[in-house]
Amino acid sequence: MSLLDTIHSPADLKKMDRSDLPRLASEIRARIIDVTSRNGGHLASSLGAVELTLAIHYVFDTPQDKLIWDVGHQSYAHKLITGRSQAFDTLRKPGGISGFPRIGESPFDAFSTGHSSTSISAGLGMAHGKKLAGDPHKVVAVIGDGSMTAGLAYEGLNHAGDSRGNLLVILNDNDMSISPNVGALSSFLSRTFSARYLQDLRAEFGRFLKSLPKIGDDVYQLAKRSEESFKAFVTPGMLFEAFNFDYFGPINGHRLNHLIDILQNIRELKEPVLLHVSTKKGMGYPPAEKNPTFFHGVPPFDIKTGEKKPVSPAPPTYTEIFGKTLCDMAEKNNKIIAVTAAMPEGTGLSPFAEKFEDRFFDVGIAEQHAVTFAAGMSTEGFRPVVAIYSTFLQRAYDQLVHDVCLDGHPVILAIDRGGFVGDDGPTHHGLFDLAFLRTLPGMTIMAPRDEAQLVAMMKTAENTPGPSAIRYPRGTGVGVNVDMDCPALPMGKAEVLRKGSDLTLLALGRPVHEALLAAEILADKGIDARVVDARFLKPLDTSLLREIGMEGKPVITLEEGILASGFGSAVLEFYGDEGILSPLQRLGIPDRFMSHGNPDDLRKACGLDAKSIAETAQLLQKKVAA
Ligand SMILES: Cc1ncc(C[n+]2csc(CCOP(=O)(O)OP(=O)(O)O)c2C)c(N)n1
Ligand SMILES: CC(=O)[C@@H](O)[C@H](O)COP(=O)(O)O
Ligand SMILES: [Mg+2]
Repeated sequence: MSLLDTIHSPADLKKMDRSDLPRLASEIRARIIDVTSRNGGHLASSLGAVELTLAIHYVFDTPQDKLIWDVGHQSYAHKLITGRSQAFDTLRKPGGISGFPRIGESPFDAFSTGHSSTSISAGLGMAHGKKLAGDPHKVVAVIGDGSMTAGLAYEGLNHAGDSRGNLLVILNDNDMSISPNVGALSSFLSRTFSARYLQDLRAEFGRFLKSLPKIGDDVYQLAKRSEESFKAFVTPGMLFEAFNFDYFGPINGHRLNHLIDILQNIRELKEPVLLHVSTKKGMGYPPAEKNPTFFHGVPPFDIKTGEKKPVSPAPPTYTEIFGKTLCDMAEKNNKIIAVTAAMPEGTGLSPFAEKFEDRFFDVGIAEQHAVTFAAGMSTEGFRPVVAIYSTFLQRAYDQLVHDVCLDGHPVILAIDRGGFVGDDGPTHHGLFDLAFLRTLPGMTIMAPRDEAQLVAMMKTAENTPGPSAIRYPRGTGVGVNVDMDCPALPMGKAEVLRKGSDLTLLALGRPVHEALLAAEILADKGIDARVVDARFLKPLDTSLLREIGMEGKPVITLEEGILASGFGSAVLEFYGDEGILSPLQRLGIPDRFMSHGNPDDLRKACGLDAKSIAETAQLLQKKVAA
């Protein structure tokens, strides 16, 4: 029997002899590698946090002591030792356990995560809640160096230091975000100090102090007396101590005994403490150590070679077409710049970064800054393109309202992962963007039905004088020919793709294809459906909508986004304002969060597949006729 099989909860772990923990760590690594090789998942971060996970659970009394995993993509070992070993095979599978901590999944998941940099704020809230309730238990927040680039993390530190929360923040520093970490702070954290370097620096600093007139010598004596304060002055401790945290580290995050000893000591401190731990992303699996970016969020792979499992040939992804088109546009227009918030690979900007180094900005996990930075750039005559996942754009709503739209700055939002993303689930589905963008005055919003139209929309955005957004799905296009020389679209004009006299299917973005298929099904049943690709959510093609509405025939709107305030709502509002009484039904995402799962299944569950659309159309027609 393996050691892992004997662990049903952290209580079993605590009974183990420390000398057995390294063997358990290897078993956990093997299990994580095995399951992610079949299911895909966040492998490299989870491998890097195995010892840290064991040490925390060995020392603290979870779930009474609360443990929060920032982002949560490193929590696989935590899942394995908190009662989910049996279920681990179902990781990220439909109906299986989530790839992130979920409060509803286990009492050991103290806070649901997925988006970065929330752990310090949430942990501080818990710490103060416990204090008010007289609960002496501890709160531990584990946050990565990449996640420390977001402003939210500093808002939490600032408040924690000031309010003296009983919070332990563990900075899991592997010197990587998904790509190499960026920013001044990152180089500060990863600065290593050799004894020789420290000595030289100390001597130089001493000479400087002594050279100060009058007080210099006294200050020098004072500084010399305290070795620790000198170290704190030049090491990362300086930063965290300025936030009023007690700083420990950096320590090796793979040396279990050492980790446990340190955690046992600092467990007793009842104030804000930051423990800086150095780990290696992908630790224990050579291919992941060598290429942590590929193994950050990896598709199924061959364990022996570390190669992606072969997939049948498929059209290029929207992301690839976006990246290629942007390079093409930037070649001709030197005002185009590209901005990403720590997602150069995911958003397809890597080729741009290589070709146009000066015009590429990776700002780290800082979506709010990315948007306002782009607004600033646009005031200097540039055309910034912020390439961002739909779900992470949610972070930057006020920046869109206040910094971009209020003055109509021509910032282009290239919104990737619009719609269902699949295995990452509710934290990552891009279902709210259409609804929240539509309310912004002056914003042009487009959604392509295929990859060729994405190119045309990018050209349209380039010609648009104000802010614009193009929202496209995760994954492969539909396989149409892409013409890089295609013209821009006429502003706010929809396209009738199929004529029909009985009813209209009015779709935006990806669902256009399902609408066309549904029209075929309806034709077999003797119903003649018109199919319209709206292309623009804003401005709407009001003249075409009016024409269709005046016919008085059923209209069905289709969108892969939340129904509240989305595309269908926009059409409904327009008809309401115009006094048009056509029977209208909206199809999209209902008023609830959607779990992880196969995107096609999720679409079916929302009635967005061709068969369901055809059924809805038939029912609506019957209702109208009755
Ligand atoms: C707000 C937000 N932006 C972007 C991401 C995408 N993302 C997930 S993990 C990650 C890197 C995090 O780096 P770090 O915290 O150092 O953890 P590591 O992957 O190194 O373990 C990024 C950019 C996210 N989850 N949330
Ligand atoms: C944890 C996280 O936020 C990212 O790693 C995300 O899972 C990437 O998603 P894609 O696989 O769609 O790039
Ligand atoms: Mg990191």
